[in-house]
Amino acid sequence: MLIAIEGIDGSGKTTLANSLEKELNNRGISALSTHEPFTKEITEMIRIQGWKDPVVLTLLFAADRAIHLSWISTRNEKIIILDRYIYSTIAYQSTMGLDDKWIISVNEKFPKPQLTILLDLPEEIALKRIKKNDSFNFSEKINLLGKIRKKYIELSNDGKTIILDATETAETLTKKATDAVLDLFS
Ligand SMILES: Nc1ncnc2c1ncn2[C@@H]1O[C@H](COP(=O)(O)OP(=O)(O)O)[C@@H](O)[C@H]1O
Ligand SMILES: Cc1cn([C@H]2C[C@H](O)[C@@H](COP(=O)(O)OP(=O)(O)O)O2)c(=O)[nH]c1=O
Repeated sequence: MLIAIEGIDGSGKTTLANSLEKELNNRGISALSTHEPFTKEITEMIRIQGWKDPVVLTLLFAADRAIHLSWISTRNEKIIILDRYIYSTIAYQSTMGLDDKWIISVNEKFPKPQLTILLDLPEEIALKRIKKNDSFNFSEKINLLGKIRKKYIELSNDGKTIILDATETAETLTKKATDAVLDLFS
């Protein structure tokens, strides 16, 4: 089962992915959290390319995702928690001027998550949380966070996404996310 956690930089995805993994394992449900970009090599290529060409970024993130998914296919956990997935590519690269439809077509061979958890956060709060040494902290990207946030909310109307208020405490978010996952099993 794939569960994707999405949101702008600093929205608390990695924190929630780790706490949700721990909570599920404590309840006897084997879970593993993993992050995109996944491969060191493609992460490095993205860093070298910079935040300029959305076609290059879309294809690099898709290639990284294909490798990530083949690695996931070797795992035995019941639940894989994806810290970023396809909606990251649509939200980030469409706000760089690319057509959603093309980005969706590039990713169409990849499995859809059974649940997406969107951590919604005002960009002004995200900017305070983002660590200065964050990877890919390109100014071109930081200026887009407000548009990216709006795009994520648009994408969430898919019947399989829950939006959580990312200004709530990490404990509250973990509880809400855990409840949503357990609902999938009931
Ligand atoms: N619910 C929360 N409330 C306040 N701060 C948070 C919360 N979740 C995470 N943080 C803090 O915000 C920063 C970004 O968290 P992180 O999980 O790395 O976000 P992301 O993976 O979305 O970039 C970190 O300093 C983290 O400690
Ligand atoms: C997976 C993915 C990430 N990104 C962006 C989002 C982040 O700004 C950056 C990933 O760097 P990272 O440091 O992992 O950011 P975060 O901690 O917020 O996940 O790459 C895309 O633009 N497209 C994608 O498909």
